Amino acid sequence: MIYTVTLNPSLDYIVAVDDFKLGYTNRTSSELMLPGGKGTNVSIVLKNLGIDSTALGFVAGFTGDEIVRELEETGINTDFIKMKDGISRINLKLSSIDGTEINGQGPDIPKEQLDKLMERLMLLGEGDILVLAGSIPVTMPSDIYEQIMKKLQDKDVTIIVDATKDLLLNVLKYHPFLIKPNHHELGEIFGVELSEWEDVVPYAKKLQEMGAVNVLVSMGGKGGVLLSEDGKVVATKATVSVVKNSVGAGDSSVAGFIAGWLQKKDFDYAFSMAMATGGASAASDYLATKQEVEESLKRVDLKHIAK
Ligand SMILES: Nc1ncnc2c1ncn2[C@@H]1O[C@H](COP(=O)(O)OP(=O)(O)OP(=O)(O)O)[C@@H](O)[C@H]1O
Ligand SMILES: O=P(O)(O)OC[C@@]1(O)O[C@H](CO)[C@@H](O)[C@@H]1O
Repeated sequence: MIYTVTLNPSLDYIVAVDDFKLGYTNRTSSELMLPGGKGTNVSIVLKNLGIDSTALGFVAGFTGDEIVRELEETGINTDFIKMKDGISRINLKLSSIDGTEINGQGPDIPKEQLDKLMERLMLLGEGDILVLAGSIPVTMPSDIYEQIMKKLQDKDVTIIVDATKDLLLNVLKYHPFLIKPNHHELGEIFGVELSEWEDVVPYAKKLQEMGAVNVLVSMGGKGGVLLSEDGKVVATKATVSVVKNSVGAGDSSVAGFIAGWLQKKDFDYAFSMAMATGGASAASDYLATKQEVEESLKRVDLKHIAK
């Protein structure tokens, strides 16, 4: 079974504002309210690709209820821990200024609720896939992903981590099967600016040397690069040129990689699916459908490059 963990899920309020002006009352020309959070997006895209998963994490308040309701309506199994206090966050995305967003902090997670999640995760075992994705509520211990991986290290669970900075670096010693920083996040870790495939490779290699089994660096409009455990490096340009809403494109890449890997156990194919799915989501109003992914897959053009 596949499990996604979103410690800090959200409702994403995605609005277009023509001619946005700071300091003025701006009005939207379109708006969407959708369940969000990196792990939940992975679950949604997996479902679109015909793959079941269970979404785990914490929710609170009316926003939390709505997140769960929408996920279940999509046919996703949910097993969130509902907290008595606080509300799940609402993240504001300005789709008309790509990449501009305001993400909330999220509710407090009391220790006993965290213990409940840990107990739930301890039931995972051989053959299960666990996706740990996204930021964590501010009051939660900053080594939480590390704690989870440490506890699961002898259970033969395939773990994928999509996180930034220390949250990511601290798990590498537990050998996550896949990590997916984007090129900005990779550059931030090493204090450099990365913009081309060739720039990315040496730094992705460092993360592999620190313990990551496979490193997928997504690069927005420039596609992405995969360093796989068999020592190969493969890259592709983006599969789409017109972007409608890139929120969740990275999560879609993670879902596409899992789908491709489960289907063929082949890194080139898993990477192709990752890039096709990310591109298809970026080019659509919401997250990619199976048909959009199949179309996008035709435009993947793999290049094997030297390490
Ligand atoms: N502007 C774009 N043009 C074309 N393809 C894109 C664009 N943005 C994203 N993609 C596709 O989606 C993939 C993942 O996007 P990106 O690198 O932006 O991930 P991310 O930063 O983790 O995104 P997010 O946090 O919004 O989920 C890219 O590798 C690319 O295939
Ligand atoms: O604040 P985090 O956890 O880093 O990111 C949360 C988020 O921006 O990520 C998803 C897109 O990847 C959105 O659905 C959601 O709002």
